[in-house]
Amino acid sequence: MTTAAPTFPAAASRTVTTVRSDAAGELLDLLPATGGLSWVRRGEGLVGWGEAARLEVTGPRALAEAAAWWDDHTAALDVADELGVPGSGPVLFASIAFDPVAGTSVFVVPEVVVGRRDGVGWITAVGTAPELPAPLRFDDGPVLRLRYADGALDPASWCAAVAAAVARIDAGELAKVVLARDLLVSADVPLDPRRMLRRLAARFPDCWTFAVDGLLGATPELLLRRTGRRLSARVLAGTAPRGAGAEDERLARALLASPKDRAEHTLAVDSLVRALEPYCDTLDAPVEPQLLTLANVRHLATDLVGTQAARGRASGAGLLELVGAVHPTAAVCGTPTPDAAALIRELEGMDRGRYAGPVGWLDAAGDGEFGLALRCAELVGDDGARLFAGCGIVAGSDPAAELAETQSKFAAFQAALEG
Ligand SMILES: C=C(O[C@@H]1C=C(C(=O)O)C=C[C@H]1O)C(=O)O
Repeated sequence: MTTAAPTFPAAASRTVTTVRSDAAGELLDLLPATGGLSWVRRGEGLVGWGEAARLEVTGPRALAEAAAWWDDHTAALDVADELGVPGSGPVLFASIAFDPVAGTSVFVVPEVVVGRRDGVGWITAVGTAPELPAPLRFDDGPVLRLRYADGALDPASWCAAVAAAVARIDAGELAKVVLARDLLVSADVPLDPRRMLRRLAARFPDCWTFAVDGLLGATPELLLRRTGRRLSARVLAGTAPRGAGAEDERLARALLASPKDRAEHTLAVDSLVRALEPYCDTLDAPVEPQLLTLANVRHLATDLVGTQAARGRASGAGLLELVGAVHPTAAVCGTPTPDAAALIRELEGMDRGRYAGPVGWLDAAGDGEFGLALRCAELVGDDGARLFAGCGIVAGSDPAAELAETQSKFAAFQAALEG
């Protein structure tokens, strides 16, 4: 079921041109004040603006409809692409609902995309490539007065939900469930998304700084990247706080050695492997997780690499089909998936919307990158936002520690708001 009529470009705007263009400075500084799109890490990636086409879709065939729409859209284009690298030529930005059957997923084809990959820059535009805009001169901006309010559940009620989940796990109903909560914020002046994105990128260089249709964040988790037949992913699960001095090192060692966190992590890796394996000729995951150290928290991380099947039905699967097959992993839902999804609906008391859903981009050749929309906020009006944070709950999870983990995770976006 399509919730909003898709818009297609007029005949006059069916030409798409990519030319090499080495923009100086940060890609994020090129974004307009509102409506900017981004997928940027360590100064490389894509930013976009304007809307050449848009699709909002919901229902059991949401991702299949979006894939067919993108195929139709790109088939009708007249493309002149002098680079021919992943992300050059026509690009689709996507932010998919956590539950694509019930929630609305948004797909946007920008009018202009500026990209950078391995030090090479380009600009893609509908019609002929325009001049690059003058970069924003980034400053700290005004000091905001922010008011925070509980979202769906206050902290005590959320802890009670975590305790209820642990009881259900102890009763043998399921092995893991990811419970999230939301935090509402309003400012005394309009928020500038560019400033927030710039701060996220500066503080979280190992994360992908994303913006699609008012959902902004910096995610450390890569759900799936496709480059030709090569597939890769970074699975996270198992989190520890950062500490001061020697305490930080102690916390890091304790995370690597924690049976609870290792078990939680293994469930997340296994869920991705099980879902992706049928599409692959090879799929390799290291036995031992690594530590991923961010400014606010530390995670257990596993990087997977695979090769998409060269023959058979799986060889023809596009990136959106693959994303639909692997989402939701146990990093954001739980194990077994249907039981965890039902428990989330029962206990969380909120609509996740696009939080914890796949977010990223796709090009006309089928290459692209999708992260999970974590450490993020959904803008509400021009001066408000709804922040999200969640934690994997397994046997032995302590509600107070999980609440503290959500606070550490909220802190990522709060720092971007507060400057
Ligand atoms: C659900 C979130 O994060 C996920 C849960 C994690 C955990 O419980 O250890 C770690 C990384 C993410 O896979 C979130 O940040 O909101």
